[in-house]
Amino acid sequence: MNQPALDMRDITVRFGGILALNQVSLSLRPGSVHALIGPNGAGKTTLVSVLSGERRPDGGSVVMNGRNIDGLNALRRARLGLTRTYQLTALFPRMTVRENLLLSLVACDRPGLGIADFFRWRDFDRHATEVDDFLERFALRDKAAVHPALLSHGDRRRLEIAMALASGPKILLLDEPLAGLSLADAEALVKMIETTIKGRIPILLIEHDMDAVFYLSDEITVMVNGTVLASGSPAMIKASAEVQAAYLSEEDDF
Ligand SMILES: Nc1ncnc2c1ncn2[C@@H]1O[C@H](COP(=O)(O)OP(=O)(O)OP(=O)(O)O)[C@@H](O)[C@H]1O
Repeated sequence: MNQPALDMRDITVRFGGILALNQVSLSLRPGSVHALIGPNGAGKTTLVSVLSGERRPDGGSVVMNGRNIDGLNALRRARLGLTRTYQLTALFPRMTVRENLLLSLVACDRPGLGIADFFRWRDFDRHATEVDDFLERFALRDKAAVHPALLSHGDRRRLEIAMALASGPKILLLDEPLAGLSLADAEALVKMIETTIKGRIPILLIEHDMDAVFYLSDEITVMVNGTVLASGSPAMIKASAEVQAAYLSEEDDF
């Protein structure tokens, strides 16, 4: 069997007296979409912060494509291609959509490049075709010259995911990509994730939209109170009485 893209073993995190993660283990298989679901406060975002290197766990270890990354900070993990998107979009406000995308592509080629260097060294021509391709695939062509503040929420979210993809990730951690989107925008983004990312880059997906989770995922892990309640195929999770009782029955849209 192929080695996991990410292998988390016994991750434990405490916030004072709160045990946010209690020996959580989870494996992300190469090329798969693995959803992490559970009620508010289950520990999903804390686990993603441990993976991205923003939070040091009190116990446990993380192996990425066979390499132990426990000692690496967030920047070094990002440079290895462990790429996180956030619940709130993080874009460069003074740059246009095209420049934001270009920055991700350029940064992928030159990992040490700072923002100031980028403004001195805009290699528009070399990446023009690639930028156009991203604009097209993420339905942003007519917004290329617009600044992020003038974009709709759906446009901003698509741009952020396009930028994550343009940076050449080996693994994507998508933290509630559909949060706050209209039904139409959410459906469009699910289709884009399916056609442009799924099967190519392994994704750990945190999402409360159960239709999207069950549509996109190859595997689902359910967390409750900082522990793993169940992990398996979407069909197994849907059929689990324990999961129904603890979580899914609470979800209006399921
Ligand atoms: N910085 C912090 N300080 C103290 N407690 C925290 C902190 N961050 C998270 N917690 C607590 O840790 C637990 C797990 O929170 P976490 O945000 O990881 O859950 P979640 O599953 O991502 O929830 P949501 O779906 O609402 O985003 C909760 O009890 C939360 O209150």
